[in-house]
Amino acid sequence: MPVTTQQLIQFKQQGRPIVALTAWDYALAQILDVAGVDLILVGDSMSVVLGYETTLPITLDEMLYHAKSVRRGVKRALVVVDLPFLTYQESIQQAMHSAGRAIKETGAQAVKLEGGYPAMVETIARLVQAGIPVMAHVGLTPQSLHQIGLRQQGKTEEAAQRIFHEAIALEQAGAFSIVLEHIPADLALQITQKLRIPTIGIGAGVNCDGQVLVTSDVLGLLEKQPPFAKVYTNLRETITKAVQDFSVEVRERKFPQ
Ligand SMILES: Nc1nc(=O)c2c([nH]1)NC[C@@H]1CN(c3ccc(C(=O)N[C@@H](CCC(=O)O)C(=O)O)cc3)CN21
Ligand SMILES: CC(C)C(=O)C(=O)O
Ligand SMILES: [Mg+2]
Repeated sequence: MPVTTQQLIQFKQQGRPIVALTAWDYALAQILDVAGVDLILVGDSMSVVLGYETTLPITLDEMLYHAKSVRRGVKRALVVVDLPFLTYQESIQQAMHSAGRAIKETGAQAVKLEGGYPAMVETIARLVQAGIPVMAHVGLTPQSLHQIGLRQQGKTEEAAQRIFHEAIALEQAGAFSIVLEHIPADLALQITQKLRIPTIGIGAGVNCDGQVLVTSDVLGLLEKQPPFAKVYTNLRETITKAVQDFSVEVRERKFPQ
């Protein structure tokens, strides 16, 4: 049975933590889905496996190309597509067009966009009215890199209050879930207790309703990770070893045999 946005809200009510990871192609998405991940995000963080230094350059067409590939690999998980930088901030019309393409062209069930009150509240309300489930994202919003850097957000009492009220406004706008990125754990807990919709944390402590990480960090595919990531396996080493073994066997004419 495919996971629905309603079911994620039920998971919160049942106290069952939500498992989320990112994916960028068919093979990876299929592995995550069969492993039982509840939500697969086609994150604009795939920028890093495409060799971009930030999430700013990736285009909607690039995101949709990868999202289609991910969608073909998924039977159970809810698939959410990140809307990339400047494909939704310009106007509600632009957001509707971009989110509509994400849903119509990829088969994903929902979109995610960054930002809070007041900029994204009306946008989210309009997308939801049009039948598009929206995941919100506050705290560290990497598309605002040149304004806020990559530092933890919500550290002062005033900043914490602002993020708290943004989260409430985004729930009222109709978001089905909200990502809390790189904020203090006690602030994430307060938001999680206040909201009916599930909070999905990344660098936001253990008390969110679920957790998400960037899968290239979990798998150790790249050389560096954010401070809040955990490297569960080092695929860089595993792949290097396999490639070296293959190279030796080719050069010694031991493969094929
Ligand atoms: N591989 C990867 N994983 C991610 O989680 C991720 C990305 N890429 N790219 C998009 C954003 C950027 N992220 C990041 C990246 C670095 C830091 C980091 O190093 N933060 C430091 C401060 C760095 C600074 O001030 O410049 C910290 O201590 O908080 C945090 C979040 C999270 N997201
Ligand atoms: C880290 C998650 C929340 C994200 O936005 C991404 O992977 O792009
Ligand atoms: Mg993102």
